[in-house]
Amino acid sequence: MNTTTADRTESDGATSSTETTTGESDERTNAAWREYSFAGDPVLSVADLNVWYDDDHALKDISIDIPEKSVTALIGPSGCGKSTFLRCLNRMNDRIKSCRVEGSVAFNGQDIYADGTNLVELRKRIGMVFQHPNPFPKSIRDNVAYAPRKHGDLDRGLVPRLLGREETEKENELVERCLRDAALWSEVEGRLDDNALGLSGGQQQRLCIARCLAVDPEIILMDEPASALDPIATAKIEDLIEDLAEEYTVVIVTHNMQQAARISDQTAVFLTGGELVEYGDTDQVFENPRSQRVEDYITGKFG
Ligand SMILES: Nc1ncnc2c1ncn2[C@@H]1O[C@H](COP(=O)(O)OP(=O)(O)OP(=O)(O)O)[C@@H](O)[C@H]1O
Repeated sequence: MNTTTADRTESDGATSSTETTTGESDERTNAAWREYSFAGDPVLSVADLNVWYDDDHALKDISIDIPEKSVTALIGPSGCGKSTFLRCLNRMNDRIKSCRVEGSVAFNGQDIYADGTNLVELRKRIGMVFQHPNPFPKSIRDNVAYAPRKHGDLDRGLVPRLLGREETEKENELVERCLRDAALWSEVEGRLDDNALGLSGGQQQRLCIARCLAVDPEIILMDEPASALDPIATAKIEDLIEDLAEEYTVVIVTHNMQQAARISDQTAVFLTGGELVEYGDTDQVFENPRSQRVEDYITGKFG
């Protein structure tokens, strides 16, 4: 069993001055959740993370370890900082001018905020899938093969017709493997050269997952990947996420608490003000939350 980063955090500013929705002090909220430990290794260790957008303090003193090859759900009311936190995990926030990040995020022990971090390499290892599927307006095959061609993981070229036979076979294998792993192969195998924009929303989202898998990531960050999809497409994505967690670490933001309860192994609950209020095994968080505020949120008293 591991001791989480959170164990090593002494202060519990998230809870010391908390009040429930009824205004009583949150007696059940204490430092206990910080002793959460899990089997296996943490692949990400977040320590003392603070984020500002200009003067707006969006995340406050977040310390959390995320275990490998599992699904970690981030839940909480709108505006509590879930997406901000997710974007910190592969430095997507760097793209937002007003955003300032302090603290550390260690990926396999290396701080991704250290000087000299190669962001292209980082985002290959820690990929991202967004709320709205965003395939390129290219063929299904090109969507999957685009990044490996660009990064030179396939020996050559952005121009597929110039590939030699060996390279073409390698590319075909890669495309098929990624589409199979994204549970899309059987639906598209006969039309790999069709434009990806002709796929349904759910298929497009699974294509985006296949595209993410093509650069061989270790972690997949997902920001509400099913919120724009119908229930059948959502169920397919949920099944896929559970399968992916056998090989990859998945961190997912979701508004849908039932979804978090169904598919995640761990759940982190953020509440308004950018505090991480509870983190633990999903069953524990939903069935026996330590924090009164989290219980209020989960039972729909606010949020
Ligand atoms: N690009 C940005 N510029 C300025 N402020 C931002 C930016 N992105 C987020 N914020 C602010 O940071 C806080 C956290 O936002 P964030 O989107 O991370 O929350 P969230 O929990 O993911 O919300 P939602 O569930 O509604 O997507 C909010 O106050 C939001 O207004």
